Amino acid sequence: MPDVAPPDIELRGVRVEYGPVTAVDGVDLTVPAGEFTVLVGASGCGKTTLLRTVAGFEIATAGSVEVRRRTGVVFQQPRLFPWRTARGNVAYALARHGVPRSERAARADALLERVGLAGLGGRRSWELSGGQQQRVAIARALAAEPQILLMDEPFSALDALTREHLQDEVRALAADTRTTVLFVTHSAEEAVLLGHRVLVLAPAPGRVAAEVHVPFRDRADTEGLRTEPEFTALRARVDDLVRQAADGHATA
Ligand SMILES: Nc1ncnc2c1ncn2[C@@H]1O[C@H](COP(=O)(O)OP(=O)(O)OP(=O)(O)O)[C@@H](O)[C@H]1O
Repeated sequence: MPDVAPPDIELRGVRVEYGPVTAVDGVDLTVPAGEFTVLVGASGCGKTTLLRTVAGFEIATAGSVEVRRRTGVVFQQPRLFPWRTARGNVAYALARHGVPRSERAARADALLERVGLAGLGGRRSWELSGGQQQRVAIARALAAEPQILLMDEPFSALDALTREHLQDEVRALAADTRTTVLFVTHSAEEAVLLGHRVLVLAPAPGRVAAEVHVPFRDRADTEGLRTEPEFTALRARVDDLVRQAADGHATA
């Protein structure tokens, strides 16, 4: 038997409650190393709760949660320290990761360059666009050299064009660095563009209703992909599944 590495993320029978509200229940989720998994679903179906549980911010009241490698988190809002520069925000994360002071500025600049912000390290958040701020937030998450990146609707507050650029860049970044990604969105298009696998959640309580594999995910060229028939058909299918799950018709 060949050695098979255990999955990076393994949830079994997970339930999370907020007081009387059961946010998610009976969730099994396995994410192997290097896979890009997307959680999609209507509002309130427990996407954020699941991501926060994987991040360790929520505790499951039933079931088991195993996260086997280091995680970094990117939220919907960049949440930068406004009094620090872009470089300072990333340097702060490097400091928390134990990087010596003398190395932080250069390492921060290298990370900012990696997210397309070369030369902008001296700017404060009000001098950056929303997309640029979110790039800083990604660079900050990368500072801890995560093997698993948890992303909660990171592009939903951005305009369409900026969102497309960042989607393409995160797709490439994850592939280049072989980072495992668990990504939350309510956009079927974003799910099909980014994920190797898309899990559709149903609400009340949140649970996995359907799983969709994305056959063209490892294609290097994403140019024109969004308008190709294979892509638009799968996007429409995921859209249907999200609607059915929200109406209580889909089953795993
Ligand atoms: N702190 C909280 N206290 C009480 N109930 C909560 C809390 N956070 C979430 N919930 C409830 O848990 C359920 C799942 O919420 P969650 O935010 O995980 O859903 P979501 O799919 O991420 O929604 P959205 O797409 O709107 O962000 C919802 O019914 C929500 O009202």
